[in-house]
Amino acid sequence: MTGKLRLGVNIDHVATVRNARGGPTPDPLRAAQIAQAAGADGITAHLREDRRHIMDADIAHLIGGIALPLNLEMAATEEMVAIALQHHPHAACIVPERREEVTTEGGLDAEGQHNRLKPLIARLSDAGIRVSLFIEPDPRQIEAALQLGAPVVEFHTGAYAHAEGEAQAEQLRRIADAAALAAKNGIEPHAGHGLTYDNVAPIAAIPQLAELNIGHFLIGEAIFVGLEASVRRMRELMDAAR
Ligand SMILES: CC(=O)[C@@H](O)[C@H](O)COP(=O)(O)O
Ligand SMILES: NCC(=O)COP(=O)(O)O
Repeated sequence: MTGKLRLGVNIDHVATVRNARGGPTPDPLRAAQIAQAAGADGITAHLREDRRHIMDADIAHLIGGIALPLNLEMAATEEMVAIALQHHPHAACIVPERREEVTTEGGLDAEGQHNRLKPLIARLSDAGIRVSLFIEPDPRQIEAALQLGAPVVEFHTGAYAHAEGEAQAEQLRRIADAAALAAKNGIEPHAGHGLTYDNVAPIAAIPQLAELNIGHFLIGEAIFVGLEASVRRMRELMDAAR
């Protein structure tokens, strides 16, 4: 049976706007609280190494100020592991990071980085943090996640979101096949990146997916309709697709 699909609201780009002026507003915690009231099941925040949006103090504020689980997106570095172990978020999603990129351009090479990731994942898991790997919907990466003992994978949906027509249908099949393979192997599949009102339904209809993480579009749409309304609408579209 298809279960409820959780919505994790990524509030990074509230911090992008805040940081444009260097002051305290708009406050990502306030956004997280509104998302919670609007039906979000979790909050996602990406503490980038360059701190271009979420900053260190935001992590403590978010954990202390919301009842929802926090999914901390982070690069596989010593600095980030220390921060995760200090704050103890519900989940840590390991993402690839390149300083000069505009956004997270692709999935983590879990296969190629096995030896580096293995001890890092073990340390987070031993601390009771649920580790997720942000990967491409690729069977080799799922096998690597299995070997690494990651309980969760999040499929990067950017290629799907940016494609059209038959190319998009092909990307959708890749994600659906990957979700089925992950679930068959006991790994909980999530998905996210670049999802919007227009492209979310086919992804939300994939029965094995347990969670979608959506940010940039929701924060942008909030400029026009308010954050509560943008989150509620996304929630409705996801529920309708199930
Ligand atoms: C990993 C990921 O997909 C999200 O963190 C999202 O990309 C928002 O952060 P950026 O826009 O800084 O990549
Ligand atoms: N992991 C994906 C995420 O958190 C949100 O991505 P986006 O909707 O901001 O592209």
